[in-house]
Amino acid sequence: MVKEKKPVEYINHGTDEQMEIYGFKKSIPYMIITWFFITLTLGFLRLVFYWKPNWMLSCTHRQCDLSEATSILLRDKYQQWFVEQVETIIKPSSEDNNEDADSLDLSYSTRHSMQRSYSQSRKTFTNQLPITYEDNTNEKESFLSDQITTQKDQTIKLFVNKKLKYTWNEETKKYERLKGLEDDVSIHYFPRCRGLTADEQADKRLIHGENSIKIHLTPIFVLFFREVLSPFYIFQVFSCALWYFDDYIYYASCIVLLSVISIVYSLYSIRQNERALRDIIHHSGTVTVFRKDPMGGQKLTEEEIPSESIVPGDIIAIKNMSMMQCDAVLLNGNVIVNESMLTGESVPVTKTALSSSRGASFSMSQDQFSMSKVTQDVKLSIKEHSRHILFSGTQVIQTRYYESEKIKAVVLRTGFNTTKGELVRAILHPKPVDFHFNNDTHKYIGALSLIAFTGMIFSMVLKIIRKNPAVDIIKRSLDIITIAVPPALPGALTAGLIYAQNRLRKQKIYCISPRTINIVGALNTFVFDKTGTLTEDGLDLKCVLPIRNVKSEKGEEIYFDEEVRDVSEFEEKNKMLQAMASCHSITRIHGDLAGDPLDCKMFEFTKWDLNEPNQEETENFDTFAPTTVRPKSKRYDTDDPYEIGIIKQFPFSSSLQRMSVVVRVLGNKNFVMFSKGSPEKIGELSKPESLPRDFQKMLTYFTHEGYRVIAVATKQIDLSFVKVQKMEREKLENDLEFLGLIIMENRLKPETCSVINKLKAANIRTIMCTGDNILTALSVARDCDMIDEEDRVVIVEANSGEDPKFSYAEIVRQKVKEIEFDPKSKKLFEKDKNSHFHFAVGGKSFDVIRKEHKELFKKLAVRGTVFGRMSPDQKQQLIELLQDLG
Ligand SMILES: Nc1ncnc2c1ncn2[C@@H]1O[C@H](COP(=O)(O)OP(=O)(O)OP(=O)(O)O)[C@@H](O)[C@H]1O
Repeated sequence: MVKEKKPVEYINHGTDEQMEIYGFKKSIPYMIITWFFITLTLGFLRLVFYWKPNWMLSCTHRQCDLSEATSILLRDKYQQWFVEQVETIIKPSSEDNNEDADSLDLSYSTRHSMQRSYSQSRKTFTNQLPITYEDNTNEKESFLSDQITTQKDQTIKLFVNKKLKYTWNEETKKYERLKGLEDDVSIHYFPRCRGLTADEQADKRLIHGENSIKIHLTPIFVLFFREVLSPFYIFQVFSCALWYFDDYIYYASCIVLLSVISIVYSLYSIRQNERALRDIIHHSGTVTVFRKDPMGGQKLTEEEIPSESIVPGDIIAIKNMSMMQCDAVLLNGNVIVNESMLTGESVPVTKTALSSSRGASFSMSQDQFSMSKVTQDVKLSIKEHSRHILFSGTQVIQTRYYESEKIKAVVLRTGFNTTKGELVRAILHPKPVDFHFNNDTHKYIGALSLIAFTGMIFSMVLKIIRKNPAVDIIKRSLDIITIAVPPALPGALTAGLIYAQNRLRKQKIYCISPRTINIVGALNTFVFDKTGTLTEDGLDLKCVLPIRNVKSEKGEEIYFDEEVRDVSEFEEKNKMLQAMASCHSITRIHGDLAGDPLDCKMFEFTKWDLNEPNQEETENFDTFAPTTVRPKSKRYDTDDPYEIGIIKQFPFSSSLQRMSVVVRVLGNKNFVMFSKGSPEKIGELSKPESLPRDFQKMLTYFTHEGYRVIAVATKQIDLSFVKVQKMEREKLENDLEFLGLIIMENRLKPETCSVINKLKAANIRTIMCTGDNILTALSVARDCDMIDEEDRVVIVEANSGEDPKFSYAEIVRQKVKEIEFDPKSKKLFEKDKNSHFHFAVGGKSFDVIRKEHKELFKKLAVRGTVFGRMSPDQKQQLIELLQDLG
């Protein structure tokens, strides 16, 4: 019905939410004809249009250019159609803003219209703002291209789909998603941002709307009609009417009763779900915004406003123990947040300031990584800069600031554009996971209808031949349809859902999309990560393996020393002990230690004390007062104090597999860096001559036994304080001196084995995809019965440009019998389809196979059970592959 003469246009091109977009405008003749037919069919055609709104649009409107469209038709990749109305907003002129180029207002307008205003505003802009980065025209160009100035009266055309707004871009002649400051904005923008005036804020609110994630309860009568107008119920009404007409009263009444109960119950559960979701999600309060001086002065004024009023570009104050109401980029200080609402991880996360024009005094609390990028034109990326972004819905549990300055953040995104908004949108508009199921249902109903129709014709012909009365012929023939297609089906399905939902509720599992329960039976694979999911989070520390020098004929050689079970016996100058006491991101929340469970266990093992500067102490320092650690026995006030100040932290990152700190021992001049992380990564970053000769042997031994192994290394840093602050992470974390290994226990959670066995009994495949060592993962997989005792494990190794290698995990140097790889065709043949073997693969090989051995990659997804040393991106790639393969 849609004329596809022109090439298809898209919104959200290249993303998961890509949709085809078509423009339509009203056509009076089409409308008259359509309504004529609707009247002719006694409204039945309107009912069909209710089910198929895209048909209605095509029958009453004419397809036109998007620029003149009054209605928009969208089709997503699941072939779902959406019809949206175009709204027009008149934005009043704002002469003041035209003058003030550094309003840095990023909103609905386009990069091109930004460029237009750039030439007028460049002079004013460069005069007013101090430029601290290199005087590079391109850089400024791109920085300035991220601004717009408001022009005269503006007509803004937009439509809303799935809670997101799309605005018309006059320059590109396209509808584009309305974003906050997250799109194509240079990170230079944030430290210089000076907030908005009340007028600018009101202007922006016109387009961005309220900053709230509100879920309105659908009126009961709307819910009722939505339910009753579903094809199933309409068919039921038809069947019951026929039965009543046919004096088939009892059965018809039973079906009516059943349907009423099922409708009432489903309305009740929908309403309950909506209410629960609304109560969980909705939060509001007041926030302090820092307003820019409309006269161009440097002083910011504070104002308390409702959180609903903030817009992207506002500067807000971050308060202790508050709930974030928007996504915002941190400008100064440190903030510890609980992100469990978004990530499910209850480990407190430290957020640091993105960057500052004041350079080093701020950089104290920054990730060097982002600091290094200040000198280049780096665009803000939510993923890459997430350490500097406070997300909506997360709880601020502690703020640390310097020089009594309030903690400020620039509002990045508001309302449904925030990460929390995305989550809520995913709940409200879930991906049609039951796509295939629905298709099959339609096929099934189609087949039944065909049988019914054939039966009807057959019965009609028979009755005509037998010369039965006309009323009888009609009644009996239609009756055939109600026999072939069971009208009680929706009732039966709802009854099944009610039962299933109640059972789930008893297990504290709440279902937001009850229809999904129908297809849950079709789940065939479960992918687990290991730490904190299959195994306990707070692992016990088994021992520490320091290194020692051994004199041999070849001179001094390094080997691992004996296992040490109590590191507190070491003297405080011992580097291994110092590393364990300082290389972590632990903080104190209400007096208790909080942080990564691994870090906490390691720190507790040292029996040292952690001291964080309180507010007064911080205010006393011109610069930052560091967190310090000291042996419990050696207080600061004793004659022989011993204390280590943590000057800088490079937080742990799963993809880097390590974290580092730069510290200074009280009274020492030099800085020392301690790094800890996966042995593979730390081994790679350490000087080869500092690695013990038995490094690989011991690593294999402990991982094989199922232990979690963390390596520790150090480096002397002969740089000044300021240089240390400015140095990039990558430049510091190299040429390390290896110190030793920390061996931690990997204990299965009590419920792990029974869950895995239940899944296996239900014929559901289980996979482990972890960031930990592949041998540790294999050992845990065997312990939890994911891999049966008699099953063989084939480890797949692949290096770029070479054929993959296959070897048994436990039987060294035996040729793998189960499979054969043909190097010519690059195909893998399974010799015995019934043999129970599992593939295990590490992150590096996974990457090579994904890029170079497509065929094997698919086989990995089918036969792979253990995926070790996987980065977060690789974990996602595996899930996507499994989903693609169905
Ligand atoms: N706090 C930490 N400090 C330093 N290194 C760590 C820390 N936590 C984990 N590591 C190392 O980095 C590796 C990768 O960590 P990541 O969090 O990706 O996965 P994981 O915790 O081992 O397992 P899973 O993916 O099953 O949760 C770990 O195996 C460990 O060697």
